Amino acid sequence: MAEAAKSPSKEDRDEDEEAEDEEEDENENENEEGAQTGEKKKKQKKKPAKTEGTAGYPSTANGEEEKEDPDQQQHLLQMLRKRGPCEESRRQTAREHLFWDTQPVPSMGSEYGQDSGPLDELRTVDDVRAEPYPLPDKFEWCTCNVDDDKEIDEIYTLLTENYVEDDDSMFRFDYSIHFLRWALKPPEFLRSWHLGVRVQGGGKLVGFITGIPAKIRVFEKSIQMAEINFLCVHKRLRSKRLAPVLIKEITRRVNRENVWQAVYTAGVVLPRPISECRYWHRSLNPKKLIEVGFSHLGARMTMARTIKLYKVPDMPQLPGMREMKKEDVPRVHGLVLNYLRKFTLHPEFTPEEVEHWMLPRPGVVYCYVRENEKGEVTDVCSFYSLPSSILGHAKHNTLKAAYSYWNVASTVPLQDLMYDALILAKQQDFDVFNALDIMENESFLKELKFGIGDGYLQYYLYNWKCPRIEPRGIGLVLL
Ligand SMILES: CCCCCCCCCCCCCC(=O)SCCNC(=O)CCNC(=O)[C@H](O)C(C)(C)COP(=O)(O)OP(=O)(O)OC[C@H]1O[C@@H](n2cnc3c(N)ncnc32)[C@H](O)[C@@H]1OP(=O)(O)O
Repeated sequence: MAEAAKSPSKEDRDEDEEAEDEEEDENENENEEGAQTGEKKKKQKKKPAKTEGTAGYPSTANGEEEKEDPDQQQHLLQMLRKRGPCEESRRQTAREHLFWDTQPVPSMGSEYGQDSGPLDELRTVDDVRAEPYPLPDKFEWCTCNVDDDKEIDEIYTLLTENYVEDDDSMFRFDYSIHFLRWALKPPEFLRSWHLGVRVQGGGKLVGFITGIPAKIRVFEKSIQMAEINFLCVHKRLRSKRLAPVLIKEITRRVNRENVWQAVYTAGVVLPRPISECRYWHRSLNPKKLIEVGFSHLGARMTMARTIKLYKVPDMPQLPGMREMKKEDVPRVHGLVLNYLRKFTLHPEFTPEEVEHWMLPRPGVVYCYVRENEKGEVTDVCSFYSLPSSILGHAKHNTLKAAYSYWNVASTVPLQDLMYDALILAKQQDFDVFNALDIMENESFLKELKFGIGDGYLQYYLYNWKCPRIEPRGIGLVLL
């Protein structure tokens, strides 16, 4: 089991409180102006980047530099490294892709057309090779059984030691065992899509990739797809072209089930994103974030003022907020299904999937509904827990991060609902609340004091061409 995220120690809390008291005495009349920040280190998601606005690389589809509100940004602590493309990969978008250039994905230089459809000619399951692709000598395929304690432990160890890190190797994702089981066993999951590579003879697990089934709607077409995730090759086996073999073998296994499209996200830029999204970070425990180098104290900011800036109330502010229960599933399903329809790319959940993905699981996924005076559920917010190991830090081992998930505000502004989500995440002792600029998130990010990260998250479709989608058209969160 993953080590539980380290919460602020008693000492932290005492210091925070003292600092705050001191702050209140000294700076009674100061407003948030003082939070202006000079430094801009941030944390990002898959494949983390160091700085934003890489010179010479357009950060939007039309080649314009993305504009940020400088006033707002100056008020916020800038967050370090969320997953997004590293500098190197962003510079290499025009390079040759020995593997990807052979795959049914649009090439980097090609125009985004207006039409949609598969890139590969139609095939049937009978056309799909029956035998696994060959692996280099000394390795063998395995289908992982995530219900087996020993096997899930091996997967956990592989990922915890080798999965996504930031560029400076300060943080590495630490998906918990409970999380991995949840992520990999939705309704209708297939064991054969939990694919591993071992050293021959049932030896050490050194490679991994997964698929789960999902019905995805993109530009008016509903398509049965695989969501691909957790691609990982052991550090000692990097750059040996094992990743393309893993991708080809998972493709074969998915095709064998008569599924021909996939959706996936990555920090790296590959041929070819359908959307480029950005991470934003809302500090909940700024003292710890600063201590571990996730964020930096803004210029002319004291720790006490920073703590005050990010303080949230102890209790939700909207009347009727409570944890989601099993009885809420039909209503929540209706709310989510109806809401997601407005986005160009979105999943089409069954009630069983809503139950799986949204019913609270401690340490994994948190979901709250708002019930009105008549006892009707009108709004829902959710977030999942994805901690990162803090590498080589003397005081802190784990950064507790909550990630915004499915949120539907039908009777209150989304901003008010998300303010409660922050409060509820703080109650659960999360250090930071992360959200992408997808769906309608732009309506609350700045107002709720999220700072923009330097991380980009690229969305991809396999074997499907379609027009480019703006982040606000993305209604899909992958874990
Ligand atoms: C219809 C069904 C279809 C199903 C499949 C749909 C496609 C699914 C696609 C997978 C979605 C995964 C979603 C997630 O899980 S994203 C998370 C990816 N994982 C990590 O970042 C963890 C840490 N890194 C590693 O474990 C390794 O560096 C990996 C395994 C990423 C690459 O290993 P390694 O560093 O040892 O490299 P190589 O020598 O074996 O291979 C080099 C080739 O691999 C291409 N590469 C590098 N990174 C990625 C990447 N993230 N997605 C796709 N391709 C990637 C690269 O451009 C090059 O190809 P080309 O540029 O020469 O052409």
